[in-house]
Parts: sequence; structure tokens; C-alpha cells
Amino acid sequence: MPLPPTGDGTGSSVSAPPPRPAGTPLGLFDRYGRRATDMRLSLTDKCNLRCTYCMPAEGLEWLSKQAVMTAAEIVRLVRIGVEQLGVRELRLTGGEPLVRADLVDIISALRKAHPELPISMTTNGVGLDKKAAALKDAGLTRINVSLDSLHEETFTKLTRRPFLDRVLAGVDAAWAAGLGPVKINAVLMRGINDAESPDLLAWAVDRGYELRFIEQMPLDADHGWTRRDMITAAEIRELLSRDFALTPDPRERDGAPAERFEVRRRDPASADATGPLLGTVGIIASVTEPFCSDCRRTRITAEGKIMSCLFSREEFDLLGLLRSGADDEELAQRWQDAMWIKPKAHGMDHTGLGAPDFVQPDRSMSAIGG
Ligand SMILES: Nc1nc2c(ncn2[C@@H]2O[C@H](COP(=O)(O)OP(=O)(O)OP(=O)(O)O)[C@@H](O)[C@H]2O)c(=O)[nH]1
Ligand SMILES: C[S@@+](CC[C@H](N)C(=O)[O-])C[C@H]1O[C@@H](n2cnc3c(N)ncnc32)[C@H](O)[C@@H]1O
Ligand code: SF4
Ligand code: SF4
Repeated sequence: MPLPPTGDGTGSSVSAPPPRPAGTPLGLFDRYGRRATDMRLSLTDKCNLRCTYCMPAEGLEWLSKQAVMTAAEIVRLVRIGVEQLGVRELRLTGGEPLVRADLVDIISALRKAHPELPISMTTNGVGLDKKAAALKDAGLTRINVSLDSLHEETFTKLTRRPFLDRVLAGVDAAWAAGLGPVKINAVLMRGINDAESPDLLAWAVDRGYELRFIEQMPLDADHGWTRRDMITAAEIRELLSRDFALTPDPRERDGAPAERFEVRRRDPASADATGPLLGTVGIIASVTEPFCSDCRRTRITAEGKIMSCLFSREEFDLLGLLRSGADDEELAQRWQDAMWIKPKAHGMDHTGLGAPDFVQPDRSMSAIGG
């Protein structure tokens, strides 16, 4: 299928997917029988870190203010998703959502419109210490903070910014504000922070945070990802077995990217679990143990493009349509049409990140909304 025009950055282009077949039920269904109920909305493409697996050192050319969805536009699209299309949970992401000056107002407005909707946010935690209480008061349900290392030097090497203390203060503040369960996301990079993984887990379970280790995906702006260099889920389990025994968490996975394990200390003599349950850990194995067959996600980028899959190379403009005066029904129609042609897996008709036929999307993770 040819790539549609992706717009001129002003949100004015209106590219349309083909209409889905008549008689398809109302909702964000796709050709493979999946239904997206988890909406991930990017509030901005800007960020104050430069994580090596996501952004280039020099940053990216940011979208103009005019190109980015306003608070009112966000609220309208979420309302259509929830009231007409079966969205059941909302995640705010980016870029870095905390850099958006009207973040608290956006959350307040969303909460007012949807008193029961679970609203979570994924953030790098810089500045969270000052905003956590306000976010909670505005109606944010819970938070995930990205933190790859507890060592200043390693943190700075990975994020290219010396902000470890600020992130740690942010995590503490989120916990204190009641934004739990606090989840911590760590991408493991070979030879940089992989050996630190058991210490990171000890730190997290000690404080009652749920740590998730993430396999690095080919979504870096530098296009430097290789299958050989990434740390696999199997390696992560092996690394953690130095100190811990992991057993499958009996709770339903329910379409979540993370496979969860219960964490106990490891008996050095027998390698069996010993002692009390310390907490849980998640492993997000998008590359080696993909979870696409149960994918429930629909994404809207900061400039209002629908991305049916993280690796979609087709995106469809919802904001341009909205700004052209379309009514709710037309917007819902386009959203459903775009989701109907969601790829089966990894932007293709089969899984295979890094396979010979895999083509990395032009957008980096920060520009998609992770
Ligand atoms: N392949 C793939 N990976 C995803 C997708 N959504 C999230 N991930 C990965 O999962 C990581 C964690 O995502 P988060 O935004 O923290 O939240 P989550 O794990 O989706 O959700 P919760 O467990 O409910 O908090 C991301 O950084 C991605 O690496 C997806 O749709 N596809
Ligand atoms: C794109 S960021 C956006 C939100 C916020 N800036 C943050 O870092 O949490 C969302 C998540 O994507 C993850 N991420 C970024 N690039 C990735 C990659 N190439 N592979 C796997 N995860 C990645 C980050 O670690 C983070 O947890
Ligand atoms: S992962 Fe998040 S914090 Fe790091 S550069 Fe990307 S958007 Fe920024
Ligand atoms: S790669 Fe695409 S299909 Fe697979 S889980 Fe992620 S968004 Fe869903």
C-alpha cells in the first residue's frame, strides 16, 4: 500500500484510509479480530533528555506549536474514543508530557469529562517532584517513570543529561502523591546498564515499585539498533537469576506488553526461591517474545495522526480532519478505517523486528509516543 501524505506539519492535510467493509461493528476493530481499547496519546514531541535508544544527541526538529493538538482538541478526540469507539483506558505520553505547560489543565479537563476513565502517564520524571501532587489532584490515576540506571555516570551516558537526582526525586514524589502503583521502565543496553539489572530490581522491590525491563526496539532516531546488540528477555531472566528467583505471576496478562513475574530471593545453594514475596517484575519482550496477537493499542501522535501500530509506516490525519470542520461521526469513521488496516505485527503481516523485510519507521519513539 502506498504511503499517504503525512501532512505539512500544520495539521491541515486530510489523508484518508480506505473505508472498512460495510457491516463491521462499531469500535476500533482490525482485520485480525483485535479491538483497540487502550488509547495512547502523545502530548508533545519535545523532550528534555536525549536517550541514546530514542533521540539523537542534537535533538530533533520540534513540531510548531500550531501543529500540535490543543487541549480542547485532545479532549474532543478522547471523548469520541471513549463515548463512541470503546476506549477503556488512556495513556498520556510523548516526547516528554511534563514539558507541556498545560498538562495539569488537560488532565483536569479529561477527568471532568470521564470521571471513571483510568488515565496514566509515562514520563522521564524530570520535574515530576514539583508536579506530582498537582497531577494527582487533577485526576491522574497512576504513573510510569523511565529510569535506566541508578549510577549517575551511566544515567548521564544513556540520557545525555545529568538529571539522575531529579528523576529520583520525581519517583519519590509520585509515590508520596498516591500515583501508584508506580512502574519503572528500564531499557537495557549491552555493556552499559545490563549488569546493573539485579541492583535496579533490588532497589525497586525495596521501595514497592514495579520494575519492567524493556527490550530495545528499532525506534531510535539514529537507526543504530541491531538484533545482535540488544539484550533479550532470556538474557534478562538470566541476569536477574544471579540474585533472584522469578516465577510467573498468576494474574491475567490481559493484553499487557509486560510479562510479569513474582520476585523472591534465590537460595544460593539450590537456586530455588527462598523467603517472602518481594514484589513483581515485568519483562517487555517486544522483539524476541512479541505480543502483537493480543494488541489492544491505538495511538494518536502529538500532531493528531493515527498510528495503528508502533511500527506503522502509514499514518492517517485525524487533527487535519477535525480542523477542517468534520463532525464527531466523520472523525470516528476515519479512526475506525485507519485501525481496520492495522498491520498484523511489527508494522508487517508477520512478526520480525530486524528481519530482512522489516523497515524501520521514519519516526523515532519520541515522535510516535511510546
Ligand atoms: N511493541 C510494542 N511495545 C510497546 C507497546 N506499547 C508499549 N510498549 C513497550 O512497553 C513499554 C512500556 O510502556 P508504558 O507506556 O510504560 O506502559 P505499558 O507497559 O503499556 O502499560 P501499563 O503496564 O499498563 O502501565 C514502552 O516503552 C514500549 O517499549 C506496543 O504497542 N508495542
Ligand atoms: C518514548 S518515551 C515517552 C515518555 C517519556 N519521555 C519517557 O521516557 O518515559 C516512552 C517509553 O519508551 C521507551 N523507549 C524509547 N525508545 C525505545 C526503544 N528504542 N526501545 C524500547 N523502548 C523505548 C522509553 O524507555 C520510555 O519508557
Ligand atoms: S525515551 Fe522519553 S525521555 Fe528518553 S529521549 Fe525518548 S522521549 Fe525523551
Ligand atoms: S508492534 Fe504493533 S501490533 Fe505489535 S504490540 Fe506493538 S503496536 Fe501492537
